[in-house]
Amino acid sequence: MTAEKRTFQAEVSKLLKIVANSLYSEREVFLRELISNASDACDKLRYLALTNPDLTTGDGEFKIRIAADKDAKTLTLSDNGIGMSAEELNDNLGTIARSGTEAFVSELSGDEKKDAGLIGQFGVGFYSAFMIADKVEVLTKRAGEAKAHLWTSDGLGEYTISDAEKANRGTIITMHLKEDALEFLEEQRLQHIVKRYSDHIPVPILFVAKTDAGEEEKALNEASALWTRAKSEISEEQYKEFYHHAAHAFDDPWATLHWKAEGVIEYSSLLYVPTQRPFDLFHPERKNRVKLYVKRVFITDDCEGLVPEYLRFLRGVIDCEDLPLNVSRELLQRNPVLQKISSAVTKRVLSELSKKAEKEPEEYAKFWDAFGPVMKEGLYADGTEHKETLLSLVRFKTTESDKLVSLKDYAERMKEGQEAIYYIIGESPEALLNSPHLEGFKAKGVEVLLLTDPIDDFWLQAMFEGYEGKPFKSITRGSADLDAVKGGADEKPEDGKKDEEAKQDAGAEIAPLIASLKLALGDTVKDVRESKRLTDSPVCLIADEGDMDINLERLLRQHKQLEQATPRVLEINAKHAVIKTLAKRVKAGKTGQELEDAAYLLLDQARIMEGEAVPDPKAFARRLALAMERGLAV
Ligand SMILES: Nc1ncnc2c1ncn2[C@@H]1O[C@H](COP(=O)(O)OP(=O)(O)OP(=O)(O)O)[C@@H](O)[C@H]1O
Repeated sequence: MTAEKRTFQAEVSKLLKIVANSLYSEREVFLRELISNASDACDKLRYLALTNPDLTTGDGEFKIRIAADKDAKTLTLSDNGIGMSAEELNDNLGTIARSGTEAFVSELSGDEKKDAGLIGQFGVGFYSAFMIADKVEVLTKRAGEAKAHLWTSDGLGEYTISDAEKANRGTIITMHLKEDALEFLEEQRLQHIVKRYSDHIPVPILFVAKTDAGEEEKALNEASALWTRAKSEISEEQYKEFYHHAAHAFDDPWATLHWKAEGVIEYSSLLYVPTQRPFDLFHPERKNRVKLYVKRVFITDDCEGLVPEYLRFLRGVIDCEDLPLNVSRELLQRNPVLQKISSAVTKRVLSELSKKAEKEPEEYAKFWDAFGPVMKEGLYADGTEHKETLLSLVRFKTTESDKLVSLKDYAERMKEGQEAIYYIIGESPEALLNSPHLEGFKAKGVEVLLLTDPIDDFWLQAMFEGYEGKPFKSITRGSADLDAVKGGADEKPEDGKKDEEAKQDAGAEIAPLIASLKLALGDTVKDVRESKRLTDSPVCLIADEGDMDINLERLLRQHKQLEQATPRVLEINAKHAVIKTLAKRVKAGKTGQELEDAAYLLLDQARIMEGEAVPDPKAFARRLALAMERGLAV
């Protein structure tokens, strides 16, 4: 292969521009990034050598070396890890293959300061070398291959890859330092950075000093796996840095869970709950990213079933003692020990979350904002094993509280005679709070859960057994019987009549109107009924008892999963002035075109209140204009 010039993927070029210019104050993190990659490369080879020991023959001790050449103004970082083939070089150091990158780059605003903050959260890995270098060379030879390759770039849009000579496997990264970055040639400075960010790396990191007698290697880190050390020996800073390394993340952990299980199954676990929701959390290909180790050997960070999908935000390490080392990853995944570990880890994580929820509700609310929608997937998917705990962890916005509410809080506040846990699902809490469906509930002081995650429609349908015997009930579907609920501003019947009698009178008043509306609207609605949930609005639409709930239907239609809309039930408020007037007109026999226009206007009004489009805007405008003309006539 002669030297081949190539251009960076557009996203990389964009990132490089920001990297080169704006991460000034934090640029020492380039070393952490490169050491992290070198340590991953050693991990990968250690795993492959389990089944193919030839790959490490003659050089079984993994290490990372750092050398500084003050004359040449170069800093060199080398490892004897897995190395890269020419193809891998091209794929890895010219593009960003990580899922979520596109979403991330599309969020960049072009404002350098803001973007620098975002990059801080995202991490740019290898490319951070260009913060301190104006030219970077990567000389690499993949373990087991004969040829070596050299990647060179000045980070300005292009790179070249050519054949090269290298005696042993692994990767050497040479950085030609920018004039203002020469501080990174000082041993003290490098030592400080390694101690700060990379002390926990289980591979020895050595500083190579030139002496008269030749070279001398000095260890810069402790080189034992952090999760194997006692909790008391680990500082908060070290935990944090290990999170940054293991998760390739830049936020701080929201929670750190470190424990060792002994007994039937032995494993160590160092898991983190991030503070920030990763960009790709809802990416369909996003998998669990907890790293599986067996007896300190890294196996995979893509082990299906190691933690359930609804905990896929967890990062960190699980290291097992009781799994076989030299079987394929696929066989490992099916090992019953792994399933037991998964179940134990899930239980532990949920229990830690419960403790936090109890003791630090405000902190827990932040967690819930970031990861609540994912946790709800558990209610939908997790059989029955952890359902009860999961239900106790769910938090809600409601009509009665500014703070997030648990089901326990809700149940304690239920009104006398209230039989169900009421909820409404829609786009945003603000829109939901304006919904006419809530009127009767507000009047009675009955709390309603306001749900806005796409998953809500699904998990609630799987909640047949309800919460502590109380069923969940959508207030936009089926009848709303609030009569049994005590309290609130119930209207007192006039002239001393009993409740029941007064209702019968009102029913008799509007029965002819209901019949006329049904006739006028025909198949456009499933039914027209008197409402028990409206107090202020004249009308609203609901889904009939056995039909799909309104929000779910809207969602499915948006995603083209459903073509035909199911006709809804139009509920009318017998106490509203418009309805009363219409009822009088019908009684007086006035049921012509004007009534039909009024019927459609009411239906369209209900649709608008639902946030839906009016199917025939022209007809709507005409009817509205006519109604105004009549109403405004002098
Ligand atoms: N020293 C190395 N030895 C072998 N492969 C490496 C080395 N450094 C980088 N790579 C390869 O290049 C890829 C890209 O590295 P880069 O640091 O840009 O991203 P990353 O490590 O995948 O993710 P992050 O940006 O979160 O660090 C790595 O995934 C790895 O496959």
